[in-house]
Amino acid sequence: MPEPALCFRLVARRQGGRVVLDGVDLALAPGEILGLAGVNGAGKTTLLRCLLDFCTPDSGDIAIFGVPHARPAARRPLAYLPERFHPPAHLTGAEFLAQVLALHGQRPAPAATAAMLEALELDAAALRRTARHYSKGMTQKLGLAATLLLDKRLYVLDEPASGLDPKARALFKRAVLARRAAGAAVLLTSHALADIGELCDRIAILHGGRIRFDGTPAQCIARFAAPAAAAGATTSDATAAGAARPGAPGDLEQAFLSVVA
Ligand SMILES: Nc1ncnc2c1ncn2[C@@H]1O[C@H](COP(=O)(O)OP(=O)(O)OP(=O)(O)O)[C@@H](O)[C@H]1O
Repeated sequence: MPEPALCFRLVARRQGGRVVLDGVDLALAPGEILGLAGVNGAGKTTLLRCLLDFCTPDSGDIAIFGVPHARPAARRPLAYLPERFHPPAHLTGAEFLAQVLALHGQRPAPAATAAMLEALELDAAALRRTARHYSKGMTQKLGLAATLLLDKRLYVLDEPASGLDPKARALFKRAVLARRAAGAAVLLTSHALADIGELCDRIAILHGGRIRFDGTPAQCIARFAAPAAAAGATTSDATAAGAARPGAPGDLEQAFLSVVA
C-alpha cells in the first residue's frame, strides 16, 4: 500500500479558549482529491495551519508522506494556497510567478507557465501589471497559477475557488484534475458543496472538532440525504432541497446539513 500523502491522527488544538480540533483523524492517498467541508469557524483553516506548522497541535500527529510534519523536509513536496492570498502589490504577476518558482528551486518554465495561464484564462497583459491593479478573481487566479505550477506531490488549497466566476471555477477544476492525473494528491477546503461533489473523490466534514463524515460524495448523500427524502419529506420539500434526483448537486448540501445539524 502506498504511503499516505497526508495522515492526521487524533489532532487536537484549543484556540481562543475553546477546543477547535478535538481529535481529528484523516488521511489522504496519493492521486486523490479530498474536499474538507465544515461550517464557518469549524476549524478547517486551523487544521491546515497545523499541517503547515504555522501553529502547533496540543496533541496528535501529522505526517506528510510518512514524515512528521514539523520537519521542514516533510513540507517540501507540498504547495499551499492560503485562504486569503495577497501577492506583493508592487510585483507584476509575471514577477510573482517567477519568484515563487525560484523560491521552490524550480527553473522558469515558459511552456508550462503559458499552458497554465491559458488553462486559467489569466490574461497575458494582466501579468505585466502590478498585482495592486488586480481584481479579486484575477488575484485568486494568480495564486492558483503560482501554486499549481509548482511541481509537487501534494497541493493544499484553502477555499481555492473563492472569488472565481462560474467560468473560472470550471477552469480551476480542470487544472486541479490535471494535477491529479499527474499523480498528485489534493486537499482543499470549500463551502461550495457542488464543487466538492463534482471534483473530489472524497468529502470529509469537520464539525464539533471532529471528522463527522469521511467518504465519497455519493456515500454521503446515500447515508445522510436519502433517508431524509425517504422519511416523509413532501415532494415540494424534497425538490426545494434538491433531493428529488439522487445525486443532484443539492443532495450533498442536504446531506451536509444533516451531518452538521
Ligand atoms: N489566531 C486565533 N486565535 C484565536 N481564535 C482563533 C484564531 N484563529 C481562528 N480562531 C478561531 O478558531 C475557530 C476556527 O477557525 P477557522 O478559521 O479554523 O475555521 P474555518 O472552518 O476555516 O472557518 P471559515 O469557513 O469561516 O473560513 C474559530 O472560532 C475562529 O474564530
